[in-house]
Amino acid sequence: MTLTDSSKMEKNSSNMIHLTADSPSKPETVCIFGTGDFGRSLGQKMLQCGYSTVFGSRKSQTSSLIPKGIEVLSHAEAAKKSNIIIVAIQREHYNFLSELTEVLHGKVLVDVSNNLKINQYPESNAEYLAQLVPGAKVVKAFNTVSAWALQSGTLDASRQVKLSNMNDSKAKEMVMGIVRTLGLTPLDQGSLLAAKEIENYPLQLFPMWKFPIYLSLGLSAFLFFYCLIREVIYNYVYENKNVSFFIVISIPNRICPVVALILLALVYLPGVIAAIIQLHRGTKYSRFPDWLDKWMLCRKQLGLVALAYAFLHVLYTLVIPIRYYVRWKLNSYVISQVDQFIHSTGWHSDSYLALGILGFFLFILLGITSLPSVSNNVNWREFRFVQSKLGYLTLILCTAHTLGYGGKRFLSPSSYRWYLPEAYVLSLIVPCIKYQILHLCRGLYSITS
Ligand SMILES: NC(=O)C1=CN([C@@H]2O[C@H](COP(=O)(O)OP(=O)(O)OC[C@H]3O[C@@H](n4cnc5c(N)ncnc54)[C@H](OP(=O)(O)O)[C@@H]3O)[C@@H](O)[C@H]2O)C=CC1
Ligand SMILES: [Cu+2]
Repeated sequence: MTLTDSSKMEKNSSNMIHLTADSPSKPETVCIFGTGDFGRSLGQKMLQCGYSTVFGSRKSQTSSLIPKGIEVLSHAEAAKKSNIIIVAIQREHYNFLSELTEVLHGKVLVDVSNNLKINQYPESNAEYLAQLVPGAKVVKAFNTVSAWALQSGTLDASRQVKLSNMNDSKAKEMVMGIVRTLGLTPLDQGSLLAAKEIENYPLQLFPMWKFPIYLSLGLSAFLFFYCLIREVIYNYVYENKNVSFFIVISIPNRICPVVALILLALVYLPGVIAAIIQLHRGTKYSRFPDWLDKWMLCRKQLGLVALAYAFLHVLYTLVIPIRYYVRWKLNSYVISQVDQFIHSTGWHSDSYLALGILGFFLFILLGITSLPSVSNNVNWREFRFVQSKLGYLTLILCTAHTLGYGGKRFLSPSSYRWYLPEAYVLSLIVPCIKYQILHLCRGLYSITS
């Protein structure tokens, strides 16, 4: 365990002691409106964590599903028993709450609702609730936790509870106290205006991964057909050779490194474009165009997809020695000429492999340092150093590795290995331009200041 880990734990445990010793925010009774899936799961959890809980429901009789020890009352009666009311009802059924305005006056209303679609309503559900019951203090919370996670106790992936509230910090504190006591982590998102974003959050499906994944799939498809035409179909038509089995390993092993390099170059390209824009505008205090903003925001995902492709390339390469085609080719080569060891070829093959190994190692390092648990333990300067300086080095090493591989047959006209030079060129040019621009910027700043 590192020093920071232990000091964090100390901090956490002192927090816990503080909470249990004099938890001022822990109310006597919590009221939950709605005895549906979520209401029941939350009620059960509250009960386990020592809260006395009452349900407000349309029906007065208790069903067997209601956790034992929780009373079911009418909405108005239940609301009178508590200062905090959690509304576990769909937004469509909120209307009846306007009749309870008097009972709910001054109380904290927690809106947990989610929608079926992103931006389904013009205003957020929490804002709608605040309009319906003007006297209540509405807090948005718990919508990011699922009923299933509450019941099964597997809250690891969804431990964070995003909160927002009008501007009543006391109400927010009360809800945050409950969140903590349930063993969850409250995450204050600010005013109720943030509620819409919090409601959209559980509906999103990997928003930052869409572009990198579509792009990599598109590139892979394009390169696949490119290689298919150049290697399989060309050989079949002009040389009457059938090498269709290339589709299984040879072609994927060409696609993977090229896509990995292009994606890695695309991680660093927006930085170059941003620098050009800043130079052109003469200031760094203006907003970037939207497309550039979005591109910058998904750099980490682009890098990780690139890493996955590099991994695949490594795996495909590892099986080369056991392939029948390669063994056959090697044997026939040995038979065709009693070979003398060519020193330069030895150097060439070893050095491009070594460059690939080093590049891949740094690539993994980049991937690891981008994980939140690791990046939280380095400061901003260290993070920049790894992601930027080592990133460029990775790009250069991997490019040199690919160039070394292609360069072997560069001069032979029948070569099919030297293909898609743009990919290599792009990945080489990017670091160079950036380097030039940085120097230019430093020069300009030193002149103007
Ligand atoms: N299920 C989940 O995992 C999660 C759910 N949520 C949110 O929690 C809320 C409840 O979800 P869930 O429990 O799954 O839904 P359910 O359909 O299981 O339960 C909804 C409850 O609302 C009450 N209700 C229904 N119609 C009316 C009405 N016309 N007037 C008054 N009360 C009504 C009922 O309670 P009664 O019969 O007691 O009156 C009913 O049990 C939703 O807003 C949902 O978005 C948020 C996060 C996760
Ligand atoms: Cu390689």
